Amino acid sequence: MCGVIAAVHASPADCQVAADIHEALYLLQHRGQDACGLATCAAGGKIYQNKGNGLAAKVFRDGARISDLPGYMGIGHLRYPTAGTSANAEAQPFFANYPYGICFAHNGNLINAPELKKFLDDEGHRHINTESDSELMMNIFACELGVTGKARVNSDDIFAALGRMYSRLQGGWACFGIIGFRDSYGIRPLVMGSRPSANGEGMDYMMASESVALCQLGYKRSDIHDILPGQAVIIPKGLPPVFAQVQARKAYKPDIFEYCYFARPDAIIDNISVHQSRENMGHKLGDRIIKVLTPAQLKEIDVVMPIPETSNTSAPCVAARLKKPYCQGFVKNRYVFRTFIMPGQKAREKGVRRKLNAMEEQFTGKNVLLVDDSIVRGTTSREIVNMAKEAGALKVYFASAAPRIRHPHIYGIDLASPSELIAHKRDDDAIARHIGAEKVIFQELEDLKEACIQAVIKGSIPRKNQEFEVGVFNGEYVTPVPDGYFEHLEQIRGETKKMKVMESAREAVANGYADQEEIEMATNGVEVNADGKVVPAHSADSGPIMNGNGVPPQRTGKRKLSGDGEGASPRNRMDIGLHNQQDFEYTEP
Ligand SMILES: O=P(O)(O)OC[C@H]1O[C@H](OP(=O)(O)OP(=O)(O)O)[C@H](O)[C@@H]1O
Ligand SMILES: NC(=O)CC[C@H](N)C(=O)O
Ligand SMILES: [Mg+2]
Repeated sequence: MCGVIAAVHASPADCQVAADIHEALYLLQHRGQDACGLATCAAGGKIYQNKGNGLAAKVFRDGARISDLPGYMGIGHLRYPTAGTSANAEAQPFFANYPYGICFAHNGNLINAPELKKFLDDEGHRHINTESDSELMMNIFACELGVTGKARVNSDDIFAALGRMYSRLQGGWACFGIIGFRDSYGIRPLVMGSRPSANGEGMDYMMASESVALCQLGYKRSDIHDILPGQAVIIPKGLPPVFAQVQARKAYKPDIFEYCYFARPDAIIDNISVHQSRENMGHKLGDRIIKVLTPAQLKEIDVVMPIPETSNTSAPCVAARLKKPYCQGFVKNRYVFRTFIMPGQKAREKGVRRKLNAMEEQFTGKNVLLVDDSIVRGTTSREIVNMAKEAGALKVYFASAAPRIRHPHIYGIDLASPSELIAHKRDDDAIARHIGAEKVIFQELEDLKEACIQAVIKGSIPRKNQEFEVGVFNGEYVTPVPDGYFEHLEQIRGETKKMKVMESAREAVANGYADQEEIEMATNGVEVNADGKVVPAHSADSGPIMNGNGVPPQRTGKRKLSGDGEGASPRNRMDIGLHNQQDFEYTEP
């Protein structure tokens, strides 16, 4: 799940748009930690861009590079990859020179990438430089825009090109440039707002994945609206936005996982308050716990605790429903970010310990009920149950405000492959054993939906028969899924996983905190063993592996990173962490 941002200031003489987008990158950082980027366009059509791997603070060196990005309109992106690799070259925005010059940022995932690639090769004759689905999407749009053959296109041409593009794509998306558009099922979120410009000469406009980015920049809540499914908007220079329905709405089913985990609690998505939905999830989970546990088990729970940070909203409501004391037994290190979206299992495991610390006095001699927003791979829950016991807890019950996640996410959140999901082919008792808890209790899907429906903000009319995209929970997806897609997904995510693990091992080596296993991984590469675990390449039984780039890994005892030598391809060099930030300037011909 990525974060996208776009802004257009009223006056082309305004050179400050990068400052707003930069600010918004920090506000949406939780949506993607792998890479980020910002592209601006100044009067005269000159495009400026800076992007690279890492958090916004790293890529923009705490804002130092913002002055290099003049312009009155621009787009920003925070990446959490769902397709391709985490290579620097796949950081967004992307840029296509032909036709007209297009900068492109995408939140979502396309599920018919091979078909699109074939079309671009056979008919579009376009070179695709990366494995990113977003690059494919931009080129499809560029092809459809090129069909007009005009020197300059108008809004109708753009909307028509988008309409043709929609009929080629399958998946979820929300993008802009400064065109914003959203998939025809409304899976991925996108809002737009307006505010009077600083010099009072007109209106500024902004779009983003979450309303919080706009609210913090002086856009009023009442002036922020959702882009609707299948709707597109163009913000022309100095003029009010023009809207069009580029493809008929097929459904209005926002991704329910935004409410469970992904979005910030202060976001409002499709008129539903994320904060309120999480409180409701807590109440309903409390009711469920009362049904599932025996009176004796309920009685022995001494205290309810959240697993910071996302469950901080729902856990107190569970405690209230159970009429039990509530306490924050884990202290969160504010300098460690979301661990779930870290690349590599090892980094995630370390991340949990680094991020959360159990306060012994809150656990010693107690039976605790831990509440998390969701259990995906079980990395957090397993570590946390261990930590609670190490801190002196007698019994640990574990409750999840989201239902069991048994299926892959295919619209823009790379949750995990099915085999990695803890609830895949395991019942609740097996899950409890796996994480070391007395018992595990999950929210039911119908209750989760109700929790979101009941969180419609005051003053807005609840949509009749509100539905959601819930494929991760029940395997029923809102779009048709091409045959063989899941097998393809398993294969590409396996490859991506290997590359991500190597990258994080290399990062650990570069930063001097690698352990022996990471040094092995960085040196020799990784492979997946018979249990589906990513391990150092030489430790599994199988024969030599390619390191993901078609190059056999180094097997000498020397600590030499693969690709770091003579004859290494540029791609190899990129993968070993020699990531230059990409800057370029483009002038309208
Ligand atoms: O079962 P798992 O694979 O461990 O995934 C689930 C966990 O990951 C997320 O936490 P994360 O640390 O990413 O973010 P948070 O600080 O917002 O809770 C989520 O809130 C769960 O705690
Ligand atoms: N999470 C997202 O929205 C990712 C966008 C795009 N599919 C990528 O992998 O870069
Ligand atoms: Mg968490």
